[in-house]
Amino acid sequence: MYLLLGASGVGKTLLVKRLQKLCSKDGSRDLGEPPPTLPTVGTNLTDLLIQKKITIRELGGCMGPIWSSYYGDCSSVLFMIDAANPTQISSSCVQLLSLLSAEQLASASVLILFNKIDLPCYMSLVEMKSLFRIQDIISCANQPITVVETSARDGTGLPDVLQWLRSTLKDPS
Ligand SMILES: Nc1nc2c(ncn2[C@@H]2O[C@H](COP(=O)(O)OP(=O)(O)OP(=O)(O)O)[C@@H](O)[C@H]2O)c(=O)[nH]1
Ligand SMILES: [Mg+2]
Repeated sequence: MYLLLGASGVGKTLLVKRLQKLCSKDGSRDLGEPPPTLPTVGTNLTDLLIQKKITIRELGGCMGPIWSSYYGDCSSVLFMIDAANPTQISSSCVQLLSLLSAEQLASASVLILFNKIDLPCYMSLVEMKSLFRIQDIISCANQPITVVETSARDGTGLPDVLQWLRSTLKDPS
């Protein structure tokens, strides 16, 4: 089971809808207009066929306080950040550090997604990442961490996400 976490509105539901489309049989590269999403209240399960069937469980941002109750059956974590919203940096950082230090996720593979890179932001991605201290986080964490930049809206970076999902299948952690 893969867990998809991140603050409300960062784009988790849109990401899984996009990945589902890319993995479907008619998986055309042309994603088209983004389908509408509603805030996820509770959890949202999506199956994807990537060599074999995998299940991604999105936990709504509003479920933050009880995310940890889902850590038990999770082998890999996707943590999404809104790269166009600097006001969420500190809260997202706390959430990320808390999940990285969770005993149950000690051997999980982790993918950090900086999403919404299609949007203009007065802060550059480099500045965002340095405020996040992403390099320090990666070097201090026990888990293997991969960072990708995505736009669930226009599809940038989504092949990298699929590639990471595939790589986790080879590594039986
Ligand atoms: N411009 C832009 N908008 C995006 C992107 N990804 C998501 N959005 C928009 O952001 C809004 C929130 O997206 P959701 O996917 O519902 O967010 P979520 O993370 O699932 O939120 P919760 O379920 O409340 O935790 C929607 O209007 C999306 O269309 C992106 O990469 N770029
Ligand atoms: Mg959602």
